Amino acid sequence: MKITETSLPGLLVIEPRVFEDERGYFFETYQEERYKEAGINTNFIQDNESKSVRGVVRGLHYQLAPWAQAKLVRVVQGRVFDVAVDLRKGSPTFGQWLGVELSEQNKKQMLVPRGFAHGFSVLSETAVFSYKCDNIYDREAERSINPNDSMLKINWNLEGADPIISEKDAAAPMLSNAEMNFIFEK
Ligand SMILES: Cc1cn([C@H]2C[C@H](O)[C@@H](COP(=O)(O)OP(=O)(O)O[C@H]3O[C@H](C)C(=O)[C@H](O)[C@H]3O)O2)c(=O)[nH]c1=O
Repeated sequence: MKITETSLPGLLVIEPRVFEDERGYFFETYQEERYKEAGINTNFIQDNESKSVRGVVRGLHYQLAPWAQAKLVRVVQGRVFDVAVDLRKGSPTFGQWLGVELSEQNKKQMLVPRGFAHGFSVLSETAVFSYKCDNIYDREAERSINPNDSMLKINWNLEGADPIISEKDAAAPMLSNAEMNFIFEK
């Protein structure tokens, strides 16, 4: 397993060890002891899965404390451009975002710490997205940032596809206008 730190402290890219043979492939998508040995001491308690069609942009979402979630995200089928935004108060990279292509082919995972907003765009005909969370979903604590935020200027790499965004996300505030009380302690 290879772990790569990114320019946003705590945001990691993980490349699991994949076993391939004439039948196909096998890999452990998560293994508590190995991930803890690598410094990922997150206690995941919920697994999620979503399927989306080309052009879909889900997010940017986060949950207010004490319901903030760390996520271990990956793609089971297809290709996505996965984006995390640092919202941690006092972080040297506060307000910065980073995107990584996660796919069925590269089998890369991203560890998104608490205090980040998260979202992704779908680059393939369909994409099945699977992720672990270390806190439950709390509808009242959930907040969104507009995926077209004028300050973040995220390029979702839609490769010409028309964006498909939920009503909730299309109506989400821009980061500059969002409730500043979502600022997380680092
Ligand atoms: C996230 C979540 C949602 N729901 C229900 C709430 C809605 O009735 C329905 C669809 O929810 P939503 O449109 O918020 O789904 P996404 O747009 O995929 O949300 C996710 O998008 C980005 C990529 C994220 O990182 C978050 O994990 C998550 O917010 O599932 C649940 O019952 N449990 C959950 O944990």
